[in-house]
Amino acid sequence: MMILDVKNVTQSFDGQQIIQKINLQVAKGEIVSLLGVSGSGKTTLFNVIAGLNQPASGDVLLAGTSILNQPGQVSYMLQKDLLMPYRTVLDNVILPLLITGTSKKLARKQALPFFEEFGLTGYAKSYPDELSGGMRQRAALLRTYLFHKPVALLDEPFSALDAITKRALHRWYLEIMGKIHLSTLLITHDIDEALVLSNRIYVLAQKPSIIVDEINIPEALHQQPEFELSDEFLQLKRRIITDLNI
Ligand SMILES: Nc1ncnc2c1ncn2[C@@H]1O[C@H](COP(=O)(O)OP(=O)(O)OP(=O)(O)O)[C@@H](O)[C@H]1O
Repeated sequence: MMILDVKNVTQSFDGQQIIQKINLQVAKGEIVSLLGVSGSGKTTLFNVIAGLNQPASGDVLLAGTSILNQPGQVSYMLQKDLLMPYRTVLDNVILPLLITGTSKKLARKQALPFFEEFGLTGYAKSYPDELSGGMRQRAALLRTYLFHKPVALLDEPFSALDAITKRALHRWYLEIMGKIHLSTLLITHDIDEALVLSNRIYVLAQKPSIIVDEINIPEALHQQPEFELSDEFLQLKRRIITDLNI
């Protein structure tokens, strides 16, 4: 079943088309990447899906119902973690629960058991500036998860991290997704990241941007030890580089 269905979405700014007739789907529990160069309109599309902007044309369906112009139907994690510096990590991650009317006491009680899974044990009472970059992103992901929406939009969640932290976080992310099965649409301009994390990749290119390719990555490839060093990985990478014409 397709939980998210983006149908023929076109968006223009000042008479200039940015994205054209975008069609994409996310199935339940699937991790799908939207891969494109900077300025290709990825964030523009996310803002339409999140209900923050009205598209020039097209529709966005969540479990079969239109969510156009309806913020709050999907959870959205911005590129910058936007943790509030004056709130503890625990009080940052419970924000989605407070918004929906849960009491602070109950929200804290509900959120705490996730700290271990999200690699944040012992940091509930710390402040965001006491955390490493990777931990801050894990905290931001936990907060996104606690929105308990059927789909999460992640806008370049790992792009600000150094290569080694990023790699560790990719491993952690795959592990936790294996447990929480969050249906995810992830924006990235990192080809390796898209290949490592996704069940499926949509490649966005040309001007205005259209989807030029859709790539399925069979589970068996992800299971393969050292997938990132395999011939299959390089073949897929070559295909994407050709798609992007870079
Ligand atoms: N509200 C707006 N008004 C006018 N132009 C806009 C607006 N929002 C985005 N644009 C333009 O749309 C184009 C696509 O921007 P967008 O941020 O969606 O790209 P992106 O693929 O997310 O880029 P990046 O990877 O750098 O974040 C850019 O040329 C940008 O200047």
